[in-house]
Amino acid sequence: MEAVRALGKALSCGGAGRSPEPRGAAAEERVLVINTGGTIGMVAESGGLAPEPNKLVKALKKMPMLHDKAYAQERVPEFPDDTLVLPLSKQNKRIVYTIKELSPLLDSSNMTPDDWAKIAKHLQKYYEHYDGFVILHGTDTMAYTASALSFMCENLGKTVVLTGSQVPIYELRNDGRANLLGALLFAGQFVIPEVCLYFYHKLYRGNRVTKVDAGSFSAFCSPNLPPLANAEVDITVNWETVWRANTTEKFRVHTNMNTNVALLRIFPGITAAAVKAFLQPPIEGIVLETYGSGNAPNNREDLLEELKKATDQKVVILNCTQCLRGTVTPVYATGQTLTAVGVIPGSDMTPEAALAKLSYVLSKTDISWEEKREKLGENLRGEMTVVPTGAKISLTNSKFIQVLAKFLATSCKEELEAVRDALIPSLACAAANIGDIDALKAIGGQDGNLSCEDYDGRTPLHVASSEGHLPLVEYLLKSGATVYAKDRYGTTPLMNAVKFRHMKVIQLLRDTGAHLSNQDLQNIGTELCRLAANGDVEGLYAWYLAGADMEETGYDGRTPLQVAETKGNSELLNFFDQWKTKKVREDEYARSEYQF
Ligand SMILES: NC(=O)C[C@H](N)C(=O)O
Repeated sequence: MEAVRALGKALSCGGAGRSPEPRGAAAEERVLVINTGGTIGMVAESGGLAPEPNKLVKALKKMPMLHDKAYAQERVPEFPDDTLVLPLSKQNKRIVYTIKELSPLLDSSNMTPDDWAKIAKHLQKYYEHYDGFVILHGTDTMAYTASALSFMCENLGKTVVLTGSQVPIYELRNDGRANLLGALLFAGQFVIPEVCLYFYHKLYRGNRVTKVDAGSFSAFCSPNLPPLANAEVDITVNWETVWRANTTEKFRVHTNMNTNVALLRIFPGITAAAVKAFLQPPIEGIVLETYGSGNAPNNREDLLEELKKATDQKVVILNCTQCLRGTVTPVYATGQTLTAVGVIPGSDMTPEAALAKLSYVLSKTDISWEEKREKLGENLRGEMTVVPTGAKISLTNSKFIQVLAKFLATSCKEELEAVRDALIPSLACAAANIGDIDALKAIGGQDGNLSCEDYDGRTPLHVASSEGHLPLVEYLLKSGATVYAKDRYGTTPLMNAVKFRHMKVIQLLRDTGAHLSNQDLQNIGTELCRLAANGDVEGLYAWYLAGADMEETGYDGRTPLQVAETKGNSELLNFFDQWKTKKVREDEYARSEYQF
C-alpha cells in the first residue's frame, strides 16, 4: 500500500479541478454570485422574515472568512463596490466574487418560471466573464430551480452552484456563511460543469435533490445519487459521478419553458372526475406521482380510461414514484398497466426534476410529439439512472492495471483505484501527446476521467491542443473534457493552441465556448504589436481566431495596424486589409486566404 501511496503522491492529480497544491503566487478565479433572495439574506420584519435589498454586500464585507479586506484594498480601484475576495484558499487560489442582486429579492415560494429565465439569462450574459457561478436562493423551491436550470443550460461547461441557508447570514448562529463559502470554493476552484446545489458540506447534482427537512441545516438529500463532492476535512470530488455535456457546441440557455405542466399525486380513492378535471386543456403534460415502484390501481377502469384518453389527446404523462428513494420498474402488474395506457416510466427522477424536464422538453418547437416522448425517457442531464447496455470494462478487468497492481503488490479495490488515479493522468497526457485516440479510448474505458490533470495541472486537452491533434481534441471534447481547464500557470487549452498556432484547433475550441481570460489578455496590445513588428502574420491570425481584439493598443499607444503600416510589410498589410474589409465576421474570414 505504501508503494501505491508514494506513486499516487508522485503522480497525483486533482481531477478536473485546478492545480491541487499551493505553489507560488496565488491565481485569481472569478465567480459571479447572483442573489435571488431566500432566508440567507432575510431580516425579521413585522410580517415575518423577508429579504432585505442592498444589505448583503455590506454585511459580507465585515466577515473576514468571506472577505479579505487588506487584499481588496490593495486592488482598489480594480475592485468595485460589489466585488469581494475570499482569503487565500488551501489550494492557493484567490476567489474574487462579484454579487449581482436581482430585483425584487424573493422568498423562493414566490419564484416562477419567469424568474428561472431571468437567472438563466444572467448566466448567458456573464458566462464568458467569470470562471464559475453561485446562485443564492431560498431553500423552499431550490430543488425546482436547480432542476429547471439544469435543463435550461444547454452545453454547460462551467460550474453553477445554487445555495442558501436555513438561518439568515446576519444571525450569530447560521448556516449561511459556511454554505456560501463552500459554494464559492467549488465554483471558483473546480470545473464541475453541472448545475449543482451545495448545502451542509455536500455538493449535489441539482436535478437529483429534494428538500427533506424544514428545521435542519441538513435540509436536502439526493436520494438516488451520491453527492458529487464532500467538503469535510478535505474536499473530495467524485469525478466519476460528474455529468459532462460531451459536446463541441457552445453554451446557450433555453428560457421559454412550457408552463402547461403539473404534478398529480395519486392516493387511495382518487376520483376519475378529479383526474379528468386535471387533464383538461391547456394542460400538455403531467408528472404522475405513483406508489412504490411506479404502481397505480389496475382495478380502476374509470381512472385508466381518463389517463388513456389524455395520452390519446397527446397529453404526456410521466411516471415517478412517491417514494423518496428507488425507481419506477415494470415488476408489478399495477405498474405495467400504466405503461399500457401510454404513461412514460420516469426511472428514479425526483418529481421536481421530472416536472422541469417535462416543461423543457415540451417547449421544444423543433421536435415532434413522438420525439418529445422519446426524449423524456432519455437521460438528458444526469437526472435519471439509465441501466447501461453492454458490459463496461471494469477496473479489475484491465490487464494493464492488473499487471501493475501485481507489481506494486496491491490487492483490494481501493488500492487498485489508487494505482489507476495515479497513472491515468500521465498515461492520458502521453496518449494525447502522440495523438493516439485508441489509447485514450482504452483509458476512458477504465473509468478514467479524461479531464484528469497531471502533476502540472495539465489535461489531455492541453496536450492535444499544444500538439494540434485536431481529431483527438474533438474526441476529448465529445468525451466531456473541459475547455475551461487551467494548468498550474493558469494556461488553458486555447492558449496552448494559440501559442503553437494550430488554427483549426483554436476554431474548434472557440466553437465549444473557449475564450480568452483576463490573464490571457494582459498586455495583449503589446503582444499584437510585437507580432506586427516582426511581420508574424500567422501569430496575429492565431490571436484573432482566439477572439483577441485587433484594435488593442501597445505600450506606446499604437495599434497593431499602425505598427504594420510603419513596417510596410506587404503580407502584413494584406492581412490587415482583409481584416478591415471582410472583418470581424469570422465566417467570411475563415474563407479568406488566412485559413491555415
Ligand atoms: N430557508 C429558506 O430559504 C426558506 C425561504 N422561505 C425561501 O425559500 O426563500
